[in-house]
Amino acid sequence: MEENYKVKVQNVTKEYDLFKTQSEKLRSFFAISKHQIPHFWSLMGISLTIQPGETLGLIGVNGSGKSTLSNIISGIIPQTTGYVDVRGDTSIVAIHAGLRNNLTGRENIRLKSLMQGLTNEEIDEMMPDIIAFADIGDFVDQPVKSYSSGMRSRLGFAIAVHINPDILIIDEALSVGDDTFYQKCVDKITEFKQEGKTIIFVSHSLKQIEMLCDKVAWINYGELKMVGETKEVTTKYREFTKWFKKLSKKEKHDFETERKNVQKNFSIQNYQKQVTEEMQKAAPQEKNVHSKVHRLFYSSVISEKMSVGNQLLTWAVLLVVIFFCLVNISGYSVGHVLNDPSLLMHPSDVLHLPDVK
Ligand SMILES: Nc1ncnc2c1ncn2[C@@H]1O[C@H](COP(=O)(O)OP(=O)(O)OP(=O)(O)O)[C@@H](O)[C@H]1O
Repeated sequence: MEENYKVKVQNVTKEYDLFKTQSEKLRSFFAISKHQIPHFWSLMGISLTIQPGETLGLIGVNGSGKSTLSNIISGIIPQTTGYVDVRGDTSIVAIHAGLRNNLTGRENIRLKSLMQGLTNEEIDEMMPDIIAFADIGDFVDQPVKSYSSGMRSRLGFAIAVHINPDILIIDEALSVGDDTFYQKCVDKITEFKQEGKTIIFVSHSLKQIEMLCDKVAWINYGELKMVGETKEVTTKYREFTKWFKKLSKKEKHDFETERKNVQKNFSIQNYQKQVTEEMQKAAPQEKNVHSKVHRLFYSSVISEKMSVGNQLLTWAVLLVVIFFCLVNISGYSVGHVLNDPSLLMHPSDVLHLPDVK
């Protein structure tokens, strides 16, 4: 029987390369070995499912990976490994994502709606409602780069709720608006909940989380610390933040450094081995566990890095292009140069064409 879920993430990881300069980034693109580049694992194996009609809260301290996870679910960024299945359209409202800075508010509304599959007629019909909900006045015809963070959030939220997605993802977008707009958003979220929509709600405000969420996932420095009933998880999280606040400045710093080091030194090979062992232990009769885990880790992943084969192909194409450029500059024909490559070192003043008999 098919599992009934709206979102499923399994063993999801996300690795970032920590380049110091743009040239380092460019060099790494062609490099065969990437051992010298420092890495950071923003997510170290997250697994959770979200049921249809459920509102899941994501909590965790700054930099724990909440936005990374919500961006992966909404398809903005790919995971490094793991399985992600999202059944339905997503729409994300985040302070720093989703809006094009150089376009006006009105143009952003059209672009986002078109990307969501709406027709121009549908957008024309919806436009006044979105503008009224966002309540940003004449700014709607100004480029978004001139907006305050509150205005961006209002516009982002207005677009996201009006395009009527199956899954609404709200990443800290309520924290920057004023009280009136906040209430309007809460009403809209409540309406969405009543309609049975699925919502992912990222927030530092436990009050908001407790008011809106059925279930909460606590992400702690790239790991899923706990997932379950809202009250149970927020109580544990409060205990943690209370404990953390009591630490001295040095203890806080040491704690954070230790956690970040774990994220820097995370080994995907060891993690894969661990998952394989756990699966074997849970189902000893299961065959081909290694290849099952390998498929689980890599089959739905779009690689952001060039494979060795592609790198070799790129180099080959580059060398051929350079060769033809040099032949062109030398003034000899390809045939002449192939017969005597030293001609490339002695460019001719006149053009030498191949002998035509
Ligand atoms: N493009 C990137 N390159 C390198 N590291 C990144 C990148 N994006 C995020 N990170 C790192 O990944 C970690 C998780 O970031 P993320 O924004 O997901 O955390 P968060 O829980 O949403 O934080 P906050 O509560 O502050 O919004 C952080 O340590 C962050 O520095």
